[in-house]
Amino acid sequence: MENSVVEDKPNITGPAGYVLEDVPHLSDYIPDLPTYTNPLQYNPSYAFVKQYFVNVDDTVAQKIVVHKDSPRGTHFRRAGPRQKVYFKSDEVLACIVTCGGLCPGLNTVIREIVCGLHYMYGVNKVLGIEGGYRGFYARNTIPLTPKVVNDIHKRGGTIIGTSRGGHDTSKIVDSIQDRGINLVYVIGGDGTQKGAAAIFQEIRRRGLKVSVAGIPKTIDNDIPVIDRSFGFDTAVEEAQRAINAAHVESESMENGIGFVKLMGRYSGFIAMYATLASRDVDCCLIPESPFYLEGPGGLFQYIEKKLKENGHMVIVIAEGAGQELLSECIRTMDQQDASGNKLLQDVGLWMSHEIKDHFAKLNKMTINLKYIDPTYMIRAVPSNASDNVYCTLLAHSATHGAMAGYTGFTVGPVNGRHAYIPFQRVIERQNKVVITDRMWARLLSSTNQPSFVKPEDVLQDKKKKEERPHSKLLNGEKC
Ligand SMILES: Nc1ncnc2c1ncn2[C@@H]1O[C@H](COP(=O)(O)OP(=O)(O)O)[C@@H](O)[C@H]1O
Ligand SMILES: O=P(O)(O)OC[C@H]1O[C@](O)(COP(=O)(O)O)[C@@H](O)[C@@H]1O
Ligand SMILES: [Mg+2]
Repeated sequence: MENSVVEDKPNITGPAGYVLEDVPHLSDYIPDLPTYTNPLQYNPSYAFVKQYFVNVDDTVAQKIVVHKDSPRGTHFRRAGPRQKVYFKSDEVLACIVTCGGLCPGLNTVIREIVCGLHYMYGVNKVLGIEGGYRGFYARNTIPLTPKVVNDIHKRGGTIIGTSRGGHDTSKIVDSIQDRGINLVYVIGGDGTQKGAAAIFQEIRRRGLKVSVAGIPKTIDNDIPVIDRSFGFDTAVEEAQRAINAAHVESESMENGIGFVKLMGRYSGFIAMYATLASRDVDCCLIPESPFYLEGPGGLFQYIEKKLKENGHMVIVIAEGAGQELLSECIRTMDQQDASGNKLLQDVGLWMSHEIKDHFAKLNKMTINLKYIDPTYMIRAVPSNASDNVYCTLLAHSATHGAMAGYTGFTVGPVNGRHAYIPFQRVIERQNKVVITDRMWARLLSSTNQPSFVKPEDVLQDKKKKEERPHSKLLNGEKC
């Protein structure tokens, strides 16, 4: 499966360095499409909202910290309802598919797409594609109505099922074409959005009047551009329970260590935010910040110091952290899951043994380590109140965009305003914790953990800094 990072629509430029990274529209490749008045105009709930419809020229700035002479920079099309729509309500057959790992809020997004289409646009035909991408060609569909989805936001998981792998672009588009589907909602992470981009390109190649809208899902918060992904807030909140348990356990024993593993394959956002929120954590280990165990400045030395000072400590580790240390010790084959993601070794279990072995060998300190792995418990819960509202906005923004004829886009908040973002912008890289940013510095100052930077690295970094011109603004990217 190749990454498609080909631009789907050329950028639009304006004065003072204004750039609009626009999303494709059905009218780009199908001429003379009829338009219709947006039925929201006659909807009693929405009819009286002042300026309810979004001006087609509204855009959202990616960079909001600027100097007086900065270029205006990158913008995305603002999400929201348009005056004109490109589908008649009774002509729409929508489908929803969820792919990749579970994430709190999946059911809320499904519910709000179904209800949004029904109550705002009078669309009554929505199909759930069962079991992820392969469900398009290998499974039956599930009819979704407001009644069917009414209570699903109170449940974890996804009522239509999910899977990894199984993305076969032409079989999927054949199925879309054969069934007469014209709105496709794809809910999933970076892999899913790559798949959605491929589906969009094939649909456009075949000249079909089908809108493809992506809703970014990732508990790891590793999708770039958007402020945060849904379910992340819930995950951080849920992680507090595990950290509390680790704290209680460690406090109650002499030289107690509470060791908690959290999700985060390539990025440590859950671990970082859970640590910052809890204030009970003495050390947070993430994939972006390499660390070492032995010797001065290493983890073992820090543990010993903490236990001597406080008699107990709590360590949080993201599952992707320290994988290189682990593979130095255990000969592992490079394994992948069905989607091509790297299969990780259980770093939490391995580290627990390493810590125990180290102190057993030292023979001068008996430790009591409790390892807690709450990863799937965190992922399987229903979304919290704030994520529920967020999921509603995502679902509605995607629905407005697709009804207005936009396609090949992902929806999400950029600096607090919902926007339509081209697929290639969210799939070209992964969002990671930047350890030279202030947020990681806040974490280091809250835990007092070592930075695990070796003196030779500091020297090298200093040299690089001297070569770099200072006081330059970053390109508006979130961290
Ligand atoms: N490069 C790709 N091109 C097309 N489809 C992909 C690609 N990467 C992943 N997919 C598909 O997207 C789905 C979800 O991907 P996965 O990586 O498991 O989860 P996530 O979307 O949450 O990152 C899978 O069905 C997988 O086959
Ligand atoms: O056991 P599974 O389903 O492969 O899930 C494990 C992975 O799923 C994740 O939650 C991320 O999943 P996605 O890439 O699907 O968002 C990772 O944190 C974790 O490594
Ligand atoms: Mg992923």
